[in-house]
Amino acid sequence: MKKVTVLGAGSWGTALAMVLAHNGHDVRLWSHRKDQANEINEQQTNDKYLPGIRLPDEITGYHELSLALDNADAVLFVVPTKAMRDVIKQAKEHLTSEQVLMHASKGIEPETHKRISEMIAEELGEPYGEKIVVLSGPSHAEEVALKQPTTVTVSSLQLSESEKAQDLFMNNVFRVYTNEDFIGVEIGGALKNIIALGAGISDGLGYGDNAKAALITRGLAEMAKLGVKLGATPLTFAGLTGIGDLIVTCTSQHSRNYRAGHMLGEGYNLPDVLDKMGMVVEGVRTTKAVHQLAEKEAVDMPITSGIYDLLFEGKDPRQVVDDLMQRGKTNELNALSVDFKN
Ligand SMILES: NC(=O)C1=CN([C@@H]2O[C@H](COP(=O)(O)OP(=O)(O)OC[C@H]3O[C@@H](n4cnc5c(N)ncnc54)[C@H](OP(=O)(O)O)[C@@H]3O)[C@@H](O)[C@H]2O)C=CC1
Ligand SMILES: O=C(CO)COP(=O)(O)O
Repeated sequence: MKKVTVLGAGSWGTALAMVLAHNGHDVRLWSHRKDQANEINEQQTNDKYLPGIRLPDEITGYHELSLALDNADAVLFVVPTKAMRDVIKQAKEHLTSEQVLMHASKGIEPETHKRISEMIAEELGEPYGEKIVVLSGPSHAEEVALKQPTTVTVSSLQLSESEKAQDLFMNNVFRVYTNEDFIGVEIGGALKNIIALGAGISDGLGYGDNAKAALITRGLAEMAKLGVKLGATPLTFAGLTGIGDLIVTCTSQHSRNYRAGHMLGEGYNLPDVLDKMGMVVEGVRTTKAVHQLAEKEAVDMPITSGIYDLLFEGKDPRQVVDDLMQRGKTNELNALSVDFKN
Protein backbone atom coordinates (compact mmCIF):
# COMPACT_ATOMS: atom_id res chain seq x y z
CA MET A 1 0.00 0.00 0.00
CA LYS A 2 1.31 3.45 -0.96
CA LYS A 3 0.31 6.92 0.16
CA VAL A 4 -0.86 8.71 -2.98
CA THR A 5 -1.86 12.38 -3.13
CA VAL A 6 -4.22 13.48 -5.90
CA LEU A 7 -4.09 17.23 -6.50
CA GLY A 8 -7.42 18.24 -8.03
CA ALA A 9 -10.85 16.99 -6.98
CA GLY A 10 -12.73 17.45 -10.25
CA SER A 11 -14.23 14.53 -12.20
CA TRP A 12 -10.93 13.03 -13.32
CA GLY A 13 -9.01 13.50 -10.07
CA THR A 14 -11.87 11.88 -8.17
CA ALA A 15 -12.23 8.95 -10.60
CA LEU A 16 -8.47 8.27 -10.54
CA ALA A 17 -8.50 8.51 -6.73
CA MET A 18 -11.17 5.77 -6.83
CA VAL A 19 -8.93 3.54 -8.97
CA LEU A 20 -6.05 4.02 -6.53
CA ALA A 21 -8.34 3.35 -3.56
CA HIS A 22 -9.67 0.17 -5.16
CA ASN A 23 -6.05 -0.94 -5.51
CA GLY A 24 -5.66 -0.64 -1.73
CA HIS A 25 -3.69 2.61 -1.57
CA ASP A 26 -4.13 5.30 1.04
CA VAL A 27 -5.47 8.17 -1.09
CA ARG A 28 -5.49 11.85 -0.16
CA LEU A 29 -7.72 13.84 -2.51
CA TRP A 30 -6.85 17.54 -2.33
CA SER A 31 -9.37 20.23 -3.20
CA HIS A 32 -8.74 23.96 -3.22
CA ARG A 33 -12.25 24.32 -1.77
CA LYS A 34 -12.69 23.48 1.89
CA ASP A 35 -16.41 22.68 1.49
CA GLN A 36 -15.55 20.06 -1.11
CA ALA A 37 -12.90 18.41 1.10
CA ASN A 38 -15.49 18.36 3.90
CA GLU A 39 -18.11 16.80 1.62
CA ILE A 40 -15.66 14.05 0.68
CA ASN A 41 -14.94 13.28 4.35
CA GLU A 42 -18.42 13.67 5.79
CA GLN A 43 -20.51 12.13 2.99
CA GLN A 44 -17.96 10.17 0.90
CA THR A 45 -19.30 11.94 -2.20
CA ASN A 46 -18.21 14.60 -4.70
CA ASP A 47 -21.62 15.39 -6.03
CA LYS A 48 -20.81 18.23 -8.40
CA TYR A 49 -18.26 16.20 -10.32
CA LEU A 50 -19.38 12.57 -9.92
CA PRO A 51 -23.07 12.70 -9.00
CA GLY A 52 -24.54 9.57 -7.46
CA ILE A 53 -21.17 7.92 -6.78
CA ARG A 54 -20.09 6.81 -3.29
CA LEU A 55 -16.36 7.21 -2.78
CA PRO A 56 -14.40 4.38 -1.13
CA ASP A 57 -13.40 4.85 2.52
CA GLU A 58 -9.70 4.78 1.56
CA ILE A 59 -10.15 8.29 0.08
CA THR A 60 -9.70 11.19 2.48
CA GLY A 61 -10.42 14.76 1.45
CA TYR A 62 -7.80 17.41 2.21
CA HIS A 63 -7.82 21.17 1.92
CA GLU A 64 -4.39 21.83 3.52
CA LEU A 65 -1.82 21.14 0.82
CA SER A 66 1.04 20.56 3.27
CA LEU A 67 -0.95 17.86 5.08
CA ALA A 68 -2.11 16.27 1.83
CA LEU A 69 1.48 15.94 0.64
CA ASP A 70 3.09 14.95 3.95
CA ASN A 71 5.06 11.71 3.46
CA ALA A 72 3.38 10.93 0.14
CA ASP A 73 4.97 8.16 -1.94
CA ALA A 74 3.37 9.41 -5.15
CA VAL A 75 1.71 12.62 -6.32
CA LEU A 76 -0.76 13.05 -9.18
CA PHE A 77 -1.45 16.51 -10.63
CA VAL A 78 -4.89 16.59 -12.26
CA VAL A 79 -6.21 20.13 -12.34
CA PRO A 80 -7.19 21.98 -15.54
CA THR A 81 -4.20 23.26 -17.54
CA LYS A 82 -5.16 26.83 -16.66
CA ALA A 83 -4.67 26.13 -12.93
CA MET A 84 -1.64 23.87 -13.30
CA ARG A 85 1.19 26.37 -12.70
CA ASP A 86 -0.57 27.81 -9.69
CA VAL A 87 -0.98 24.37 -8.10
CA ILE A 88 2.60 23.30 -8.91
CA LYS A 89 3.92 26.49 -7.27
CA GLN A 90 1.88 25.85 -4.14
CA ALA A 91 2.95 22.19 -3.99
CA LYS A 92 6.65 22.75 -4.75
CA GLU A 93 7.97 23.19 -1.20
CA HIS A 94 6.23 19.99 -0.06
CA LEU A 95 7.56 17.68 -2.81
CA THR A 96 10.63 15.42 -2.67
CA SER A 97 12.59 13.94 -5.56
CA GLU A 98 11.93 10.39 -4.26
CA GLN A 99 8.21 10.62 -4.96
CA VAL A 100 6.61 9.22 -8.09
CA LEU A 101 5.40 12.37 -9.84
CA MET A 102 2.52 12.05 -12.31
CA HIS A 103 -0.03 14.15 -14.17
CA ALA A 104 -3.23 13.19 -15.97
CA SER A 105 -4.33 16.53 -17.45
CA LYS A 106 -4.72 17.24 -21.15
CA GLY A 107 -3.75 20.59 -22.58
CA ILE A 108 -1.12 22.97 -23.96
CA GLU A 109 -0.42 26.35 -22.40
CA PRO A 110 -1.41 29.18 -24.79
CA GLU A 111 1.21 31.74 -23.78
CA THR A 112 4.21 29.38 -23.89
CA HIS A 113 2.97 26.46 -26.06
CA LYS A 114 4.34 24.13 -23.40
CA ARG A 115 3.07 20.66 -22.63
CA ILE A 116 2.03 20.03 -19.03
CA SER A 117 5.16 18.00 -18.23
CA GLU A 118 7.23 20.93 -19.50
CA MET A 119 5.34 23.29 -17.21
CA ILE A 120 5.96 20.98 -14.26
CA ALA A 121 9.66 20.59 -15.13
CA GLU A 122 10.06 24.34 -15.53
CA GLU A 123 8.46 25.09 -12.17
CA LEU A 124 10.11 22.28 -10.19
CA GLY A 125 13.53 22.08 -11.85
CA GLU A 126 15.80 19.38 -13.26
CA PRO A 127 15.52 16.32 -10.96
CA TYR A 128 11.77 16.35 -11.44
CA GLY A 129 11.68 17.06 -15.18
CA GLU A 130 13.37 13.75 -15.96
CA LYS A 131 10.91 11.61 -14.03
CA ILE A 132 7.44 13.05 -14.56
CA VAL A 133 4.91 10.47 -15.77
CA VAL A 134 1.93 11.36 -17.96
CA LEU A 135 -1.22 9.21 -17.79
CA SER A 136 -3.48 9.55 -20.84
CA GLY A 137 -5.89 7.62 -23.04
CA PRO A 138 -9.60 7.03 -23.73
CA SER A 139 -11.08 7.35 -20.26
CA HIS A 140 -14.23 9.20 -19.28
CA ALA A 141 -14.28 9.76 -15.52
CA GLU A 142 -17.94 8.73 -15.33
CA GLU A 143 -17.16 5.23 -16.68
CA VAL A 144 -13.96 4.78 -14.66
CA ALA A 145 -15.93 5.61 -11.49
CA LEU A 146 -18.35 2.79 -12.38
CA LYS A 147 -15.40 0.39 -12.83
CA GLN A 148 -16.17 -0.09 -16.52
CA PRO A 149 -13.26 -1.60 -18.49
CA THR A 150 -10.81 1.15 -19.43
CA THR A 151 -7.33 1.25 -20.95
CA VAL A 152 -4.79 4.05 -20.60
CA THR A 153 -1.11 4.66 -21.32
CA VAL A 154 1.62 5.99 -19.04
CA SER A 155 4.82 7.54 -20.33
CA SER A 156 7.94 9.17 -18.92
CA LEU A 157 11.51 9.87 -19.99
CA GLN A 158 12.40 7.14 -17.46
CA LEU A 159 10.71 3.79 -18.10
CA SER A 160 11.19 2.83 -14.43
CA GLU A 161 8.95 5.76 -13.40
CA SER A 162 6.27 4.73 -15.94
CA GLU A 163 6.37 1.23 -14.51
CA LYS A 164 5.86 2.54 -10.98
CA ALA A 165 2.78 4.44 -12.19
CA GLN A 166 1.58 1.34 -14.06
CA ASP A 167 1.83 -0.65 -10.80
CA LEU A 168 -0.07 1.99 -8.83
CA PHE A 169 -3.04 2.17 -11.20
CA MET A 170 -3.35 -1.20 -12.94
CA ASN A 171 -6.17 -3.56 -11.96
CA ASN A 172 -8.58 -5.96 -13.65
CA VAL A 173 -10.83 -3.17 -15.01
CA PHE A 174 -8.20 -0.45 -15.48
CA ARG A 175 -5.49 -1.69 -17.82
CA VAL A 176 -2.35 0.46 -18.03
CA TYR A 177 0.17 0.24 -20.88
CA THR A 178 3.59 1.90 -20.99
CA ASN A 179 4.80 3.80 -24.05
CA GLU A 180 8.23 5.44 -24.23
CA ASP A 181 7.07 8.14 -26.66
CA PHE A 182 6.64 10.80 -23.98
CA ILE A 183 5.96 13.66 -26.41
CA GLY A 184 3.49 11.71 -28.55
CA VAL A 185 1.46 10.52 -25.56
CA GLU A 186 1.12 14.03 -24.16
CA ILE A 187 0.45 15.71 -27.51
CA GLY A 188 -2.26 13.22 -28.50
CA GLY A 189 -4.21 13.73 -25.27
CA ALA A 190 -4.09 17.49 -25.60
CA LEU A 191 -4.87 17.82 -29.31
CA LYS A 192 -7.79 15.39 -29.46
CA ASN A 193 -9.86 17.93 -27.50
CA ILE A 194 -9.70 20.34 -30.45
CA ILE A 195 -11.02 17.66 -32.79
CA ALA A 196 -13.72 16.70 -30.24
CA LEU A 197 -14.95 20.29 -30.33
CA GLY A 198 -15.06 19.93 -34.12
CA ALA A 199 -17.02 16.65 -33.96
CA GLY A 200 -19.54 18.28 -31.64
CA ILE A 201 -19.84 21.31 -33.91
CA SER A 202 -20.46 19.04 -36.91
CA ASP A 203 -23.21 17.12 -35.10
CA GLY A 204 -24.66 20.37 -33.75
CA LEU A 205 -24.91 21.67 -37.32
CA GLY A 206 -26.86 18.54 -38.24
CA TYR A 207 -24.15 16.94 -40.36
CA GLY A 208 -23.89 13.15 -40.33
CA ASP A 209 -21.53 10.30 -39.61
CA ASN A 210 -19.52 10.88 -42.81
CA ALA A 211 -18.55 14.35 -41.67
CA LYS A 212 -17.62 13.13 -38.21
CA ALA A 213 -15.51 10.28 -39.58
CA ALA A 214 -13.75 12.79 -41.81
CA LEU A 215 -13.03 15.05 -38.84
CA ILE A 216 -11.69 12.18 -36.76
CA THR A 217 -9.37 10.82 -39.46
CA ARG A 218 -8.19 14.13 -40.90
CA GLY A 219 -7.94 15.45 -37.35
CA LEU A 220 -5.71 12.53 -36.50
CA ALA A 221 -3.53 13.34 -39.52
CA GLU A 222 -2.97 16.89 -38.37
CA MET A 223 -2.36 15.84 -34.76
CA ALA A 224 0.29 13.41 -36.00
CA LYS A 225 1.85 16.00 -38.31
CA LEU A 226 2.41 18.47 -35.49
CA GLY A 227 3.38 15.73 -33.03
CA VAL A 228 6.03 14.30 -35.35
CA LYS A 229 7.42 17.80 -35.95
CA LEU A 230 7.77 18.16 -32.20
CA GLY A 231 9.57 14.82 -31.88
CA ALA A 232 6.77 12.26 -31.39
CA THR A 233 6.73 8.75 -32.87
CA PRO A 234 4.06 8.52 -35.62
CA LEU A 235 2.71 5.14 -34.46
CA THR A 236 1.71 6.56 -31.07
CA PHE A 237 -1.11 8.38 -32.88
CA ALA A 238 -2.51 4.98 -33.92
CA GLY A 239 -2.67 4.00 -30.25
CA LEU A 240 -4.74 4.70 -27.14
CA THR A 241 -3.62 8.30 -26.74
CA GLY A 242 -4.24 9.09 -30.41
CA ILE A 243 -7.08 7.40 -32.28
CA GLY A 244 -8.29 5.76 -29.03
CA ASP A 245 -8.88 9.05 -27.28
CA LEU A 246 -10.29 10.62 -30.46
CA ILE A 247 -12.92 7.88 -30.69
CA VAL A 248 -13.99 8.17 -27.06
CA THR A 249 -14.11 11.95 -27.09
CA CYS A 250 -15.62 12.59 -30.51
CA THR A 251 -18.45 10.08 -30.12
CA SER A 252 -19.61 10.42 -26.53
CA GLN A 253 -22.06 12.57 -24.63
CA HIS A 254 -19.72 12.27 -21.64
CA SER A 255 -17.17 14.48 -23.39
CA ARG A 256 -17.34 18.11 -22.31
CA ASN A 257 -15.45 19.12 -25.46
CA TYR A 258 -17.91 17.28 -27.70
CA ARG A 259 -20.91 18.75 -25.85
CA ALA A 260 -19.47 22.27 -25.94
CA GLY A 261 -18.88 21.87 -29.68
CA HIS A 262 -22.43 20.63 -30.15
CA MET A 263 -23.81 23.80 -28.57
CA LEU A 264 -21.53 25.94 -30.72
CA GLY A 265 -22.82 24.14 -33.79
CA GLU A 266 -26.37 24.81 -32.65
CA GLY A 267 -25.57 28.52 -32.57
CA TYR A 268 -24.78 29.30 -28.92
CA ASN A 269 -21.91 31.72 -28.36
CA LEU A 270 -18.70 30.66 -26.59
CA PRO A 271 -19.19 32.49 -23.24
CA ASP A 272 -22.71 31.02 -22.91
CA VAL A 273 -21.44 27.53 -23.75
CA LEU A 274 -18.63 27.67 -21.18
CA ASP A 275 -21.06 28.99 -18.61
CA LYS A 276 -23.51 26.14 -19.26
CA MET A 277 -20.77 23.48 -19.09
CA GLY A 278 -19.59 24.36 -15.56
CA MET A 279 -16.61 22.03 -16.02
CA VAL A 280 -13.36 22.46 -17.87
CA VAL A 281 -13.46 22.45 -21.70
CA GLU A 282 -9.73 22.13 -22.34
CA GLY A 283 -10.07 22.20 -26.13
CA VAL A 284 -10.80 25.93 -26.18
CA ARG A 285 -7.46 27.07 -24.72
CA THR A 286 -5.65 24.23 -26.50
CA THR A 287 -7.03 25.45 -29.84
CA LYS A 288 -5.50 28.87 -29.19
CA ALA A 289 -2.16 27.34 -28.16
CA VAL A 290 -1.98 24.89 -31.06
CA HIS A 291 -3.04 27.46 -33.65
CA GLN A 292 -0.04 29.60 -32.59
CA LEU A 293 2.28 26.59 -32.30
CA ALA A 294 1.35 25.31 -35.77
CA GLU A 295 2.17 28.71 -37.25
CA LYS A 296 5.50 28.77 -35.42
CA GLU A 297 6.37 25.25 -36.60
CA ALA A 298 5.00 25.86 -40.13
CA VAL A 299 2.64 22.88 -39.90
CA ASP A 300 -0.58 23.10 -41.89
CA MET A 301 -3.50 22.29 -39.53
CA PRO A 302 -6.68 23.32 -41.38
CA ILE A 303 -9.19 21.84 -38.92
CA THR A 304 -7.53 23.48 -35.92
CA SER A 305 -7.30 26.69 -37.87
CA GLY A 306 -11.02 26.59 -38.76
CA ILE A 307 -11.99 25.90 -35.15
CA TYR A 308 -9.75 28.76 -34.03
CA ASP A 309 -11.56 31.13 -36.44
CA LEU A 310 -14.92 29.95 -35.13
CA LEU A 311 -13.97 30.27 -31.44
CA PHE A 312 -11.92 33.45 -31.50
CA GLU A 313 -12.75 35.31 -34.72
CA GLY A 314 -16.51 34.83 -34.73
CA LYS A 315 -16.55 32.83 -38.00
CA ASP A 316 -19.82 31.09 -38.84
CA PRO A 317 -19.57 27.29 -38.24
CA ARG A 318 -21.12 26.46 -41.64
CA GLN A 319 -18.59 28.68 -43.35
CA VAL A 320 -15.80 26.86 -41.52
CA VAL A 321 -17.05 23.52 -42.89
CA ASP A 322 -17.53 24.95 -46.40
CA ASP A 323 -14.00 26.31 -46.41
CA LEU A 324 -12.56 23.00 -45.20
CA MET A 325 -14.41 21.14 -47.97
CA GLN A 326 -13.23 23.55 -50.64
CA ARG A 327 -9.53 23.60 -49.88
CA GLY A 328 -7.19 22.92 -52.80
CA LYS A 329 -6.68 19.36 -54.01
CA THR A 330 -4.23 17.33 -51.99
CA ASN A 331 -2.97 13.79 -51.35
CA GLU A 332 -4.23 11.97 -48.27
CA LEU A 333 -0.74 11.07 -47.06
CA ASN A 334 0.90 14.40 -47.81
CA ALA A 335 3.29 15.52 -45.11
CA LEU A 336 2.79 12.26 -43.21
CA SER A 337 4.29 9.88 -45.77
CA VAL A 338 7.84 11.17 -45.48
CA ASP A 339 7.89 10.72 -41.74
CA PHE A 340 6.37 7.25 -41.86
CA LYS A 341 9.04 6.06 -44.32
CA ASN A 342 11.84 7.10 -41.92
N1 LIG B 1 -13.10 14.22 -16.85
C1 LIG B 1 -12.52 13.31 -17.57
O1 LIG B 1 -13.14 12.30 -17.93
C2 LIG B 1 -11.08 13.45 -17.95
C3 LIG B 1 -10.38 14.62 -17.76
N2 LIG B 1 -9.07 14.71 -18.13
C4 LIG B 1 -8.29 15.92 -17.91
O2 LIG B 1 -8.09 16.12 -16.51
C5 LIG B 1 -7.94 17.51 -16.23
C6 LIG B 1 -8.88 17.89 -15.11
O3 LIG B 1 -10.18 17.71 -15.63
P1 LIG B 1 -11.46 17.36 -14.79
O4 LIG B 1 -11.15 16.78 -13.47
O5 LIG B 1 -12.33 16.59 -15.67
O6 LIG B 1 -12.05 18.84 -14.61
P2 LIG B 1 -13.35 19.30 -13.84
O7 LIG B 1 -13.86 20.50 -14.53
O8 LIG B 1 -14.24 18.14 -13.63
O9 LIG B 1 -12.77 19.73 -12.41
C7 LIG B 1 -11.74 20.67 -12.29
C8 LIG B 1 -11.29 20.69 -10.84
O10 LIG B 1 -10.15 21.55 -10.72
C9 LIG B 1 -10.44 22.48 -9.69
N3 LIG B 1 -9.72 23.74 -9.89
C10 LIG B 1 -9.99 24.74 -10.75
N4 LIG B 1 -9.10 25.74 -10.59
C11 LIG B 1 -8.26 25.36 -9.61
C12 LIG B 1 -7.14 25.96 -8.98
N5 LIG B 1 -6.67 27.15 -9.35
N6 LIG B 1 -6.52 25.29 -7.98
C13 LIG B 1 -6.96 24.08 -7.60
N7 LIG B 1 -8.02 23.44 -8.15
C14 LIG B 1 -8.65 24.08 -9.15
C15 LIG B 1 -11.95 22.67 -9.77
O11 LIG B 1 -12.42 23.28 -8.59
P3 LIG B 1 -13.81 24.15 -8.58
O12 LIG B 1 -14.89 23.16 -8.35
O13 LIG B 1 -13.62 25.11 -7.45
O14 LIG B 1 -13.91 24.85 -9.91
C16 LIG B 1 -12.38 21.22 -9.92
O15 LIG B 1 -12.31 20.54 -8.69
C17 LIG B 1 -8.21 18.24 -17.55
O16 LIG B 1 -6.99 18.60 -18.14
C18 LIG B 1 -8.94 17.21 -18.39
O17 LIG B 1 -8.72 17.39 -19.78
C19 LIG B 1 -8.41 13.65 -18.69
C20 LIG B 1 -9.06 12.46 -18.90
C21 LIG B 1 -10.45 12.26 -18.55
O1 LIG C 1 -10.20 13.15 -22.04
C1 LIG C 1 -11.28 12.67 -21.88
C2 LIG C 1 -11.57 11.24 -22.16
O2 LIG C 1 -10.41 10.53 -22.49
C3 LIG C 1 -12.42 13.51 -21.41
O3 LIG C 1 -12.75 14.40 -22.40
P1 LIG C 1 -13.58 15.72 -22.09
O4 LIG C 1 -12.66 16.64 -21.32
O5 LIG C 1 -13.98 16.25 -23.40
O6 LIG C 1 -14.76 15.32 -21.24
